[in-house]
Amino acid sequence: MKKIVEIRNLVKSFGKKEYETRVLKGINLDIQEGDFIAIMGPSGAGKSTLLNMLSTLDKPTRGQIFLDGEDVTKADNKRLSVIRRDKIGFIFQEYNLLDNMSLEDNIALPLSLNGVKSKEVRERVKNMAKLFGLEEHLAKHPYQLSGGQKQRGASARALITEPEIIFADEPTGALDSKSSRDLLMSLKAANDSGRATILMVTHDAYTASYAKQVYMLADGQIQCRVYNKGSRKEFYEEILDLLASMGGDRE
Ligand SMILES: Nc1ncnc2c1ncn2[C@@H]1O[C@H](COP(=O)(O)OP(=O)(O)OP(=O)(O)O)[C@@H](O)[C@H]1O
Repeated sequence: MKKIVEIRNLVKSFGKKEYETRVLKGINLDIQEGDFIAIMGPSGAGKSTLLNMLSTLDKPTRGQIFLDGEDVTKADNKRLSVIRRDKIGFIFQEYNLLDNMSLEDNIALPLSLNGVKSKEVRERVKNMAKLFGLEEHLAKHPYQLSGGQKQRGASARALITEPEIIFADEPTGALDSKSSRDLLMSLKAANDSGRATILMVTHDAYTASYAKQVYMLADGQIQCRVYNKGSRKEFYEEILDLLASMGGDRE
């Protein structure tokens, strides 16, 4: 299996001298092709901070992040924008679709910006729309779509360039339970079919149970890792028990 991301001794502090807070205290983590990892942990544990470093939106205080063998902590801004365009797909809690474009054009946007021919663009958008159950909605504008449809659209847009890795920040945070399930089943299908390696941050045990691996971040370190052994329901129970043992509430 190809190693896509390698994190070595990642440290992130905010503030200076006596005001310094060390949020990440030496994280080591590998992400292999085909992984579907959920990062969980208490509020303030540093999940968003870690995701910001990984997605190259912020620089670490110390340590290295290799993406496809390249140390992104050393890349200049020009190189970083190429890395973000070609290698990374983002899914945010808020969908970030453009309201003045149809869903089809929104999903197609990263390809159109990269100069892909329109026939190929249409074909690839059609395939993605199928994966995310959006075929009937392609002509609509985002304001005509439900939150769940918008998030599936944003996910289709993130996957359309076939990035090395997808980073998702609370992708179900704004969705009801049915829409969350639809989105997660589509992401799982994309992962199962080898079309997406995913790292997502979530508070929610149900959301995390669709991943293959769950890593618990607390006190600036990855405290433990659990793996789905086959049954999503059993994995969900295991995650809830783990959260309870770490001092959270078992809902
Ligand atoms: N730019 C910043 N300047 C100073 N402190 C920061 C900054 N960004 C984050 N922090 C601090 O770092 C810690 C971790 O924040 P982070 O947002 O990564 O946590 P989180 O695990 O994502 O939390 P939540 O689950 O509540 O979103 C917090 O104590 C936060 O106050």
